[in-house]
Amino acid sequence: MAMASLARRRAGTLLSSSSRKYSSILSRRGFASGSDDNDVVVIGGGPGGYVAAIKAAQLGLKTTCIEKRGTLGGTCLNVGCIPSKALLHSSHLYHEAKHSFANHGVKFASVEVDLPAMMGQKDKAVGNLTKGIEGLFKKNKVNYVKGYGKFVSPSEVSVDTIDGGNTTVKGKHIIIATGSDVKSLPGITIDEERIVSSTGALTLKEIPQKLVVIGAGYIGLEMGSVWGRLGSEVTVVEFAADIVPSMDGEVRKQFQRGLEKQKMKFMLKTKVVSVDTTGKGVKLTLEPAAGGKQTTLEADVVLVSAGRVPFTAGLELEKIGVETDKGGRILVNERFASNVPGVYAIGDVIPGPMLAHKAEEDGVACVEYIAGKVGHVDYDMVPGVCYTHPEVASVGKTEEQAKALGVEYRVGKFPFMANSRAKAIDDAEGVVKIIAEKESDRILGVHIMAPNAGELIHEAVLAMQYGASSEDVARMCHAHPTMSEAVKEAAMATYDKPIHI
Ligand SMILES: Cc1cc2nc3c(=O)[nH]c(=O)nc-3n(C[C@H](O)[C@H](O)[C@H](O)COP(=O)(O)OP(=O)(O)OC[C@H]3O[C@@H](n4cnc5c(N)ncnc54)[C@H](O)[C@@H]3O)c2cc1C
Ligand SMILES: NC(=O)c1ccc[n+]([C@@H]2O[C@H](COP(=O)([O-])OP(=O)(O)OC[C@H]3O[C@@H](n4cnc5c(N)ncnc54)[C@H](O)[C@@H]3O)[C@@H](O)[C@H]2O)c1
Repeated sequence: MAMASLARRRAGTLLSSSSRKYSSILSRRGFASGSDDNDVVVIGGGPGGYVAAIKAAQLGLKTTCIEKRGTLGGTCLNVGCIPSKALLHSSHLYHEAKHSFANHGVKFASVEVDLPAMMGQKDKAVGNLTKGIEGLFKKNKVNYVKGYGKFVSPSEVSVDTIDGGNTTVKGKHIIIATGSDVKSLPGITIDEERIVSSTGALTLKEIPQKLVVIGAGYIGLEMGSVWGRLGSEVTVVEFAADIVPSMDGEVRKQFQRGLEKQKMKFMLKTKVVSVDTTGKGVKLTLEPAAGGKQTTLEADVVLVSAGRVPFTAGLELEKIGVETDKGGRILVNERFASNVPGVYAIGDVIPGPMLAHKAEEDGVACVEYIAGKVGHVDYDMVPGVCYTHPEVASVGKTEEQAKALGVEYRVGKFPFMANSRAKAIDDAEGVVKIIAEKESDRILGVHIMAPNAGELIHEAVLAMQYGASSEDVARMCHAHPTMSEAVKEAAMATYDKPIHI
């Protein structure tokens, strides 16, 4: 099925490869040619919105992007993926310098954290990248309006501009790419100082002595790792029985053990009943998820990371009748079209994984459809990466999902303890696990825990997208010595036997 979709997509590209033929298609469809109206208006300049806007312009469509925050890049670049990865890297360097460099014969008299400098490095990375997108808008002739957009009609958006003015932007096709916001918990008020969301956790002025994290998902474990490495005592309170419930169970167990070795504490099957901020610190009252005896926990800072919710506040969707589900996500068809003709939605604001790369794929496919081409996003092939150390990356089915589907499958595993590169660099915690259908040997899922799992996973994505078997991967020559050889060995272990263990 995956191959068929790729072929369809290629056919779409080939069909419209001549720009002359293409512009005649556009004029037949009534796209703008010189008038003030846009072909495409994108509301939201995050990874979904800005990528959609650039791609639309590249396809020859007159495009405007409206963004309220004053900088482009959305949650991801401003307060998400990028600043968190900057702090994860800086805190990892500190942790390595303190705990591992001596093993490699590199010694310091002392190592200290300069938190303002660390934050400065993060802010520099964010600033450069967000300005870079403005440059890409100019290069691709995307019109950029800074302000808060709301629907007047399905083809008109009124914008309260950030300089205090108002303007109306018209377009034949309007794409909603307004992203998501922090999910708040009842009775817990986020003040971004003592009770913080991920945004506050990215800008703490001091290293908290005690940090309590509510929710053992991606944000909780990444930001918990940052502050834990810098010296905070981190306790993660999770409602479910497991951390990152969506992860493959076996890999997750190993992951949790690794985080515990880094001194992260977990209170699973536990809920926070209330938080009290009247004293100097924060006092949390906890209770077993199933009910029972209450306990208390003290913290200097509490991070609320219990998920995110779609953001559509102030858009006035009700005025034009756009349908949403119970959780507020905009309902779209496979072409990203809502129930209102000419209005589309992409990224975190629609159902599906809340990930930047998925939002980008949505954006490209959506404008390809608008331009009369064929777009495609295969949500089963969207990789997920938790950027802790080691990283944990996965694509496709977990073993639990394969079991639930009733598929007969084989599992092949290879630990990094037996990988020569991992041993050479003394960073050998982790495993590659491959799940393949028994009869066809077709790969169903790959789960990798390794220092650079977020890079390694793409071999698996490519293999799965092309419908590869584990034997296909095992028979590919992998350079030595590389961490990638563990993927080859796990593939060998899936269809036959590995060599190095
Ligand atoms: C701390 C953190 C770390 C993350 N790390 C990762 C990661 O490593 N990898 C990953 O894949 N994902 C990560 N994510 C998730 C990722 O940020 C989102 O999936 C992604 O940003 C979604 O893109 P989007 O374009 O749909 O929405 P957003 O990025 O949320 O962008 C929406 C934009 O729309 C604007 N907007 C909203 N309403 C209006 C309006 N009415 N008018 C004008 N503008 C409006 C907003 O200001 C915002 O800039 C992380 C998220 C967080 C919070
Ligand atoms: N590396 C990445 O790709 C990355 C990094 C950060 C964020 N993100 C995205 O951002 C989104 C939000 O991240 P997140 O970590 O907030 O959400 P999440 O959905 O990943 O995890 C939330 C966790 O909180 C738990 N939870 C929910 N309510 C709770 C409660 N009342 N008490 C205790 N635990 C509770 C859930 O069981 C879950 O384990 C995710 O969808 C994720 O895809 C991705």
